[in-house]
Amino acid sequence: MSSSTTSVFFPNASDPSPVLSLSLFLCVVVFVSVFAFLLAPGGLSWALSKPRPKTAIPGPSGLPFLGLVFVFTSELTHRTLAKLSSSFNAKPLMAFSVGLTRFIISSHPDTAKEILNSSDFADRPVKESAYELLFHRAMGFAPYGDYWRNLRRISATYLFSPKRVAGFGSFRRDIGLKMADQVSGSMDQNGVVEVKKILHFASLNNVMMSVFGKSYDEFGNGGDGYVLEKLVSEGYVLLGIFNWSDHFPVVSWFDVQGVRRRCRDLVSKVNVFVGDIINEHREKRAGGGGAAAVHDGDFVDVLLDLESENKFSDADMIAVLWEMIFRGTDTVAILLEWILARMVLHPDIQTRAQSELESVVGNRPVSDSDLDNLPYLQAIVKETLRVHPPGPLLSWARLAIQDTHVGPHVVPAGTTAMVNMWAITHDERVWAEPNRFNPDRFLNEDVAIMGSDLRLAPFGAGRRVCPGKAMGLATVHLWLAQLLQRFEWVEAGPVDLSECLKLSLEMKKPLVCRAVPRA
Ligand code: HEM
Repeated sequence: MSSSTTSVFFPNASDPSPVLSLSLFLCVVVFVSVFAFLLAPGGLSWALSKPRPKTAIPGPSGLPFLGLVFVFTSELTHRTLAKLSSSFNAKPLMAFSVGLTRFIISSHPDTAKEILNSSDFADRPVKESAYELLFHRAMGFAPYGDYWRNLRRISATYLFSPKRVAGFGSFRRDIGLKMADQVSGSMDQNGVVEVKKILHFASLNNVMMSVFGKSYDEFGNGGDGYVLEKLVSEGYVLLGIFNWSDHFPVVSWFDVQGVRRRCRDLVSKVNVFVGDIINEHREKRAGGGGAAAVHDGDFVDVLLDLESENKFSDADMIAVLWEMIFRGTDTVAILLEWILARMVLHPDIQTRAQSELESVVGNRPVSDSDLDNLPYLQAIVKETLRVHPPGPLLSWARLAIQDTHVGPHVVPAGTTAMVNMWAITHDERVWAEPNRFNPDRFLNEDVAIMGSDLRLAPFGAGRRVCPGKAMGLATVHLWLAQLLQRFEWVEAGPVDLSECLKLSLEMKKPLVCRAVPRA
């Protein structure tokens, strides 16, 4: 320490130089206050927030200015956040910052319910990529208001109603049969099967049929199905990327990661692809004598029927249709891959599900009407949703529309709110032996998974709960039943359950196994 500094702290020391001493003293004070500010619970964005919560929400300050950036650039964000919530004794609510973005996260069913069911959190933060991909005009990112409400109402009536979901049953079954043939083909050719690609193509085709009334036989190089697959994959990458521009305004001027450029490039291709499909529908309707009856057409027909009444522009329709493909494809495929991995790892559970199928369905091909009578198969799906939720952080967060409260804490408008569903489904105070894969737990207790019981809400809850949940579950149940009826799933090497969180929680090493035809 310099003698002048010493003089401030020890006034009797020799060489008192008052101006220098005072300046040094002020420097120390400023330095300490800046650090105290940066190290405030929750970090920089909470230190700057207005209104400042009277009792601070506990949470890590993270790195100065950066906050928890590196948690979000990792593959296991959900696990790191779960550990932090636990170590800060902040399971009900934890605060943190990423750059200038203020976050809260709940890892507890009670506060999760409060957040998801509150109209104060019915908005979503729109990432730059979502905005550039025009998703703010689609349901998932549309601001809470009349436009969004209208889309929810239309899709609930014409796409996701029980009648519509049941209406697509025979098509789902045909795709399931085709998928099983592809599994056989891969076994004949390679002696093993990598299920991810097959499941993804099937799922894409399924959504394409329900939404666009179009299906593809071939996903080989060059065809329309192949082009679509490429567009969807690029969209997943762009929406899943951690984009520094979302949290650091200065960085956003430069588009350092090229996200904006890639989004614009993708949007122009999507406009042509989806625009062509809309035009085909328009031409068919013009040739076929007017509008299709909304009850019989696909979802494009529905939107065209309601176009003028609801003032949808072509860009709106493209955004809405494109989002459906997006949301509906990967979640279903990823969930089925995790389920098959579990079947390979737990042959006893697999055999029990196959016995249930034999006793309920016998030798005829399984169909939708059998599913209600297969409780064990449904318990397997629930248990996989618990252990490997496709959206461990519920995929897309919520945004506080106005200053509000969660429990005793004030949460300022503009705060991004997340629910760590993975932390809840792996909490031993909520679930007995949470790390054990045990479908029986759902035979002993009937836990609702559609959003009313926040111990297991893989589809979210409240106003913005997943509208496609019934369609997604119907598909997963039927295809699992078909795949278990036709094959025994066995190891072709160790099954690696490592996770990788992109837009959804994927298997880091895609499942490669053997599918042996059953007698
Ligand atoms: C296993 C399958 C699925 C899972 C696990 C899943 C999960 C989710 C989750 C966690 C949310 C956020 C909910 C919230 O904020 O509370 C969501 C929203 C959404 N999902 Fe799904 N989903 C699945 C299937 C589907 C399907 C098949 C479609 C459509 C074809 C779909 C369309 C949507 C849409 C449009 C939203 C945004 C809703 C809004 O903001 O109003 N999902 N989904």
